[in-house]
Amino acid sequence: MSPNETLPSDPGSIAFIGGGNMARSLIGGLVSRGIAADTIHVAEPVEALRAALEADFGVRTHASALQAASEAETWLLAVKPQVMRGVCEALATQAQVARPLAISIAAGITIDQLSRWLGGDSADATPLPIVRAMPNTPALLGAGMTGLHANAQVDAGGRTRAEALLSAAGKTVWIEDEALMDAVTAVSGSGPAYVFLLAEAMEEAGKAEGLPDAAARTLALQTVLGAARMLTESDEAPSELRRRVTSPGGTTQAAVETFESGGLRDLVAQAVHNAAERGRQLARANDEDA
Ligand SMILES: NC(=O)C1=CN([C@@H]2O[C@H](COP(=O)(O)OP(=O)(O)OC[C@H]3O[C@@H](n4cnc5c(N)ncnc54)[C@H](OP(=O)(O)O)[C@@H]3O)[C@@H](O)[C@H]2O)C=CC1
Ligand SMILES: O=C(O)[C@@H]1CCC=N1
Repeated sequence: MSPNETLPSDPGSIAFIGGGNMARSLIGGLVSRGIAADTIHVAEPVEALRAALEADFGVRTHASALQAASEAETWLLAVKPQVMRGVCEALATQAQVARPLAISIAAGITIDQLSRWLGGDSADATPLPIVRAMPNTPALLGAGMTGLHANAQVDAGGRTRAEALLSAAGKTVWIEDEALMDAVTAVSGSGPAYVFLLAEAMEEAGKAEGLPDAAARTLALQTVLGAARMLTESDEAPSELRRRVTSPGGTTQAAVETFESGGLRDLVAQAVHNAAERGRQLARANDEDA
């Protein structure tokens, strides 16, 4: 969806549990698409973050997760993986009574873990409908990318609700094999940071060639913007767009050969693999029962 477009269906009342960076990006996307701010509740322990969310978006904020959760039919769990277990266990009784649609955006944490933690002490608690989602920070501009995976308890209405909520952030794709959510995290969840790193490196290299600081930054950033627009707005493959910049025997060829002989592709593959592996580690490290 492009910014300012309204959503195809109303996601209903939402409680964000955690009001940090990613929650802020998603809330910005929802509010800019006309979702009523008073249907969005946010639980966040940091008072300054609560005040900023209220001032910027008009959403309702709470210091208590339980209080926010009791106000909404969808819970969006947006805390760090390292604290997810404690947060879920504190909400378990309410979860079994209210039976919300629970959506987690935490890297690594699996649906099985969320289901056990939200199931409370009862080993035979009926599994909740749970969606695992992996958005990214361009959500703030409506230019995000989210991978979604649902458990069998999520019905068609739940899938529509989750998709409506996350499509406020940009594009969505359903991933049927949950094990692939760590790969989604490694490519698109963390991916904006890889592009920012390339932009930083281009800026620094420009300065090393003698460009003034401001010019080096503008040249690097506008080049990333222009290239990203060509990638998404033309029908050509990335390799063809690259070929059109690369005059035989010219300057681009000199640079691209340097990247290729330096092993850029292998380095990117290794970085993405390590990010996915870190997601799997986060799941294991935060679950002594796994
Ligand atoms: N940032 C990103 O680009 C992306 C992040 N994610 C996932 O989103 C989740 C959040 O990440 P991010 O927004 O970057 O992290 P942040 O630390 O910015 O946000 C998490 C917020 O949750 C708060 N919090 C801690 N405990 C509770 C609680 N019991 N109840 C309510 N709020 C609580 C934290 O407060 P305090 O600081 O005091 O602990 C913090 O403000 C992570 O699981 C991450 O894997 C997914 C995709 C992209
Ligand atoms: O770095 C992280 O762990 C989170 C998940 C994806 C992006 N940020």
